[in-house]
Amino acid sequence: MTIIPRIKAFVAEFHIMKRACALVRELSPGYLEFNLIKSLLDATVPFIAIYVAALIIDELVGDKNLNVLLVYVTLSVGGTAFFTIITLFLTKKIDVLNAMFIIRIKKYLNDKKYSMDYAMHENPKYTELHAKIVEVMFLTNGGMSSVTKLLSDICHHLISLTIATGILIVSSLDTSTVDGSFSWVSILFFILTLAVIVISVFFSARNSKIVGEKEYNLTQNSSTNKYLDYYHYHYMEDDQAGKDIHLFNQRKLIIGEVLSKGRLPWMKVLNGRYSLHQKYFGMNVLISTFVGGYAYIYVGLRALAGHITLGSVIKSYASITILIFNINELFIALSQVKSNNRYLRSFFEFIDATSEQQSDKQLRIKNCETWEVVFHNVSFRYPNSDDYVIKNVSMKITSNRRVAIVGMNGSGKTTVIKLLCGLYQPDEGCITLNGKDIRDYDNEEYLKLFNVVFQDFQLLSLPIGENIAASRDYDDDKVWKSLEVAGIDDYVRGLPHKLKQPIYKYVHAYGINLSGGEEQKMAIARAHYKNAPFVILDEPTAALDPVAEFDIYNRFNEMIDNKAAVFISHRLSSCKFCDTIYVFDHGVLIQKGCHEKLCKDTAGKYYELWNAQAQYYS
Ligand SMILES: Nc1ncnc2c1ncn2[C@@H]1O[C@H](COP(=O)(O)OP(=O)(O)OP(=O)(O)O)[C@@H](O)[C@H]1O
Repeated sequence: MTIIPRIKAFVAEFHIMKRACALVRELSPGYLEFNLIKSLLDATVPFIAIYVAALIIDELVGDKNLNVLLVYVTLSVGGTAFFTIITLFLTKKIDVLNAMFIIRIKKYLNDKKYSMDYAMHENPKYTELHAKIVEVMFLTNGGMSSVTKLLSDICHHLISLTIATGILIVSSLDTSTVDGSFSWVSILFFILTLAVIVISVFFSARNSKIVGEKEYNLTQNSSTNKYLDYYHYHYMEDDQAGKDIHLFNQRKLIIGEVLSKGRLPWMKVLNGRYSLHQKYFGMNVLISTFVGGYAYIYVGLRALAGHITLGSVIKSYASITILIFNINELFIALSQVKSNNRYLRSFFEFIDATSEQQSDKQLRIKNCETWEVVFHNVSFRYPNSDDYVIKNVSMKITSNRRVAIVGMNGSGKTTVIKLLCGLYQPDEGCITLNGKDIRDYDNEEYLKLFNVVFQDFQLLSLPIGENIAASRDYDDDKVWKSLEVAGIDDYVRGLPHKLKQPIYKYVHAYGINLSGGEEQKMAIARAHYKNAPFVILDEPTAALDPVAEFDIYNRFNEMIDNKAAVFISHRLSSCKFCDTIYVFDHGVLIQKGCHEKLCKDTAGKYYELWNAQAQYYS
């Protein structure tokens, strides 16, 4: 690479680090600054100690003045105590700020994740990116987690080598001997010292660069931590998985999986790193040893020739070794910055990902009496997939009408709901709300129109009232009404803390565990509380016993009122009462009409499904 592209590349790396530092400062004010102050102390204190030691030795060898010696010793002991206390204070402060940084960066990432469009959120490109960021940051302490340390290390090494260079230049250029005569030998040694340092710098830089590249490739080619992370920290930690782990003896399978795809390849990566460090940093150590030997000869000869005092011997020797050590470490840190910046690029790619659905949406949603959503020849395929899962679908959902969507597993029912709610956008055709393309509406406002109970709904480990209202503030009467509609009010009245009773034990030890049916009733109550103009129930009664199912279907009328309702259910008997039934097959809308009309078409899919189910109940 010629010089201009090199400079450009350096500036680009600098800008990424600068942006990362700004984020660290925003998330944990003072964290970076305290680390930098500590680096400054860590770098300067050894020199002060060496300087005072040199003064003491020169005094011992020279004038032997007890008062002066006392001052030096007091300086040395007092200084050490003072800096130790400051370092202790800084370390504690940094620990606290580090903990704050970790908590806030997790929140920052989650905020970003959940402010993305749902389509982006589910897009494998972004899920992969997010997984990699989390893996690097929280399992290997890289990416944003290592920005502060790297910057502090660089500052430490730069300060150390600046001071060491200063001391060396001053002592080497002091070409006058102790007795005042001039020596050309000193000049020669100074040039030789420079040459030794330049050679050492060259090898350190080269080796660090090689290690940086190879190390990045090693970790990049392995996604092993994902296995460790998923199985150890998610699946095995999830109480819900407990039954399956026990009953299907999954432990053995998981241990095998973790071992073969996680731990063993990860050990390979670690061993690879170890070999790299051994080989290349071993070379650096050899060079340092050589330079150390040279420093002994150089300083020793100057002392023997009477060019420098015994105190200067200590200062010069320490300066050369500190200089070489810090040059090595500086290049290692710089190569780490370069590798780490690749992770930072991924991090910022994720943070900068812009929501397509949120862009230039001006249209506000006005309250109105009746609502109508129409699918116009809609086709759709999931991101990164070639196959259409919804093909040329046209259908209508309006206020005061009940609609059912039926079909075999995988026929596209849930996908239709995701499209209806604006979680995904059609690839072909369009969906309109009251005549206007839903893409033109503000996405957040549009989402508020829908009350959905998905099959895989999630309740929170929070009090029941907060779960139902999806808020910390709620209207008690409204919550009780929603619980009554869902048929679970009596159960909640019997609980010790009523609406304040937490669900699950993840957060509260006195939280309660709910049965599948009770959870489903809670989800229905939550949907009722939201009171939106569209009610969508995806298998809303799958976990309910027949009595509860019958009971809740009777109450749905109250819940739905004059709203638009969409039911998805494999129990066709529960769809019978709908005004229109849409029948899907492999993503195609193949039939529509009321139950009676569809049953008359004896060659149709609906008749086949209805009869197949009726057989089991006859
Ligand atoms: N996030 C996704 N990414 C890629 N493909 C998906 C995704 N979600 C669903 N699919 C695929 O889309 C097709 C339709 O799925 P969908 O969940 O809409 O079917 P369904 O009719 O609701 O099924 P079921 O009755 O089993 O709930 C399936 O083949 C499924 O594999």
